[in-house]
Amino acid sequence: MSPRVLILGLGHWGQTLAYLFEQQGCTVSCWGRSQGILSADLFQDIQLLVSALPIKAVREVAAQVAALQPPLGIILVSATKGLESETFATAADIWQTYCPHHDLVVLSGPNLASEIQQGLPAAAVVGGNSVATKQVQDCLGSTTFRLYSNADRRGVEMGGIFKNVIAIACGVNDGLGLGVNARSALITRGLVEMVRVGTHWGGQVETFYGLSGLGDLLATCTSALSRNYQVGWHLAHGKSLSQALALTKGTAEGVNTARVLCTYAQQHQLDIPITAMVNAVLSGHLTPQAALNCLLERPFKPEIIPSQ
Ligand SMILES: NC(=O)C1=CN([C@@H]2O[C@H](COP(=O)(O)OP(=O)(O)OC[C@H]3O[C@@H](n4cnc5c(N)ncnc54)[C@H](O)[C@@H]3O)[C@@H](O)[C@H]2O)C=CC1
Ligand SMILES: O=C(CO)COP(=O)(O)O
Repeated sequence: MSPRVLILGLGHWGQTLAYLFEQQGCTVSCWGRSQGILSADLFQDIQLLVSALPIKAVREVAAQVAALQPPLGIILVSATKGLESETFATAADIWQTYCPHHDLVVLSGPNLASEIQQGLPAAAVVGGNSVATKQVQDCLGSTTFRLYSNADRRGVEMGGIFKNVIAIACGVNDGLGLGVNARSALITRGLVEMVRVGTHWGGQVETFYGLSGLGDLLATCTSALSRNYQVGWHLAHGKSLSQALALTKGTAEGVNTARVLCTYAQQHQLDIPITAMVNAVLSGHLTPQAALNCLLERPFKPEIIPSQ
């Protein structure tokens, strides 16, 4: 019998994942909020419960799921790349709280939905225990969607969360016409910030040099398909944040993530200058040009690349 999958969240990514699972012969059902509250019959005979929700919706939906007591054999797959505002929780943290006895896997990587919907090849990584990640690889992996596994679930998730902020910075860079050299510096130094915060958060250094960290940075920091990049681009063209968001179709998680990361970094005395400047521009405290000047006027320092 073909594996049965339930997808929560019918946005761009949820629909794309539905397409990928169907391509692999899975029987897919989907739930979006327009269908009202969840019901227990949706969980019948499913092997994978895939959450492709924006972070702001995860807690509400996870609470609904938990109340319906889905069978314990179901593997939860979280594809959200965001941080909850007040709690600093990742989507996996939230699912873990509500469904502590289910296997939980995080899916992340350079996966611009529009390219995948065109059938173009991509790779991603599933973070979690080896039995659960193998099952997801078997159901979802293919010759066009190559899936790696990684036991460092926290690192896999943090890479996908952090890169959104740097994608905004690169959108600003390109919108100001600052060139490829400057963008390359932002990606490289943004990766250092990602490692600094991500390891503090419990991820392993080497994970950030993989698909969910460096891989997704390269995709979203260099492509106008990225909503986060688009937000930065519009800000560089003089738009306010609300105008930039109105011009961007879909969720740009980096806007909220930048603010949450700055609060976290301040509390833990972590230096994340690019993220801080992105946040200053998003909150209207600095113009893109002023933020650029702040970054360039910082004192010279050794290039320290975290390796362990
Ligand atoms: N689009 C992409 O290429 C990728 C997106 N992601 C991540 O997947 C997540 C979702 O992104 P997209 O699907 O692109 O966003 P989207 O903006 O296209 O869709 C979001 C969906 O969530 C629904 N939603 C909002 N609030 C809700 C609530 N309270 N309850 C239920 N549903 C609610 C909306 O109706 C909408 O269908 C984000 O965390 C994003 O970072 C991850 C990989 C690739
Ligand atoms: O995460 C993504 C690709 O891997 C999608 O990026 P955006 O949310 O910036 O569109």
